Amino acid sequence: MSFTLGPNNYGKSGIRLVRVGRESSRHDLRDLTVHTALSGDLDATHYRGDNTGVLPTDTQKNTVYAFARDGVDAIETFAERLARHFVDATPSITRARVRIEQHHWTRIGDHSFTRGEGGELRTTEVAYDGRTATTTAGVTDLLLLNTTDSAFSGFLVDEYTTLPETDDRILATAVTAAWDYQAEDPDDAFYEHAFTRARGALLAAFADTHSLSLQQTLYAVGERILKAIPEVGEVRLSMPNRHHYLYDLDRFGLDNPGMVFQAGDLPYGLIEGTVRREEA
Ligand SMILES: O=c1[nH]c(=O)c2[nH]c(=O)[nH]c2[nH]1
Repeated sequence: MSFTLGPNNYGKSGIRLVRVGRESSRHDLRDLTVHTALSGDLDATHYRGDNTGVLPTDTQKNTVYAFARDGVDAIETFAERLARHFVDATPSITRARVRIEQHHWTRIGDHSFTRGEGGELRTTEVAYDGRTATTTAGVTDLLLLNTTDSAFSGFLVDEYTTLPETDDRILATAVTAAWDYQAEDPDDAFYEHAFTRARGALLAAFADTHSLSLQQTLYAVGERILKAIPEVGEVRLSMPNRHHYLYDLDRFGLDNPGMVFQAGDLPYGLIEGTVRREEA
């Protein structure tokens, strides 16, 4: 029998980096989690334990902190700087993927911040192969809820179907979205502006779509982001259906006109899809 090594990568996951910008008395705060993943000519370490081509994951972590000394502006440009460095400075490494999650703090003073509940993260992932860098941006765990304007009816019914049709329900989700950028020489200002517009388009589409299904809402969200940002070619969306069950108050002689719900946990529906710009 013979065996061979398949695709592989290695890196440091969960590098927690907090950077304070002290350019003025109004401090800037960046709170990031960085993940690195490198691949290349690494047969020797896997087959024989020859580590001459291995840039330690500990070094990758140190590089993240050292690069942060120069400044962290848009997470997209910071991730690209790191990805380019790992490939360009390391002969054995031909491909780097750097993912960053940004934790959001709201300013409450010149040097004071608060972090709300919810856990929404801004994300980026940059892949660099020594020639081109591809950049995606997005969000995870963006919590959204509509108290009405959501229905689900007309679905397939078979011998196992018990779900009643509804013309008014709570629609709640925790959006994970990622979109690519195809921009000429994007800079920090481009990434900040594009992210703000994409997030705004996402929120607006969720709020003002009369939803006949979460699938339809997903498509509306993707389409709105594509309309808002010409440099985006594709939006990938993952939207769990955080079910809310109308509680049966009949048993207590009470009516329940869409007011009292039990928030569900597991299992949950998971609606995922990609919305693309059609080639001209
Ligand atoms: O928006 C929905 N889409 C579904 O596919 C589905 N299935 C289900 O049970 N409830 C819902 N809601």
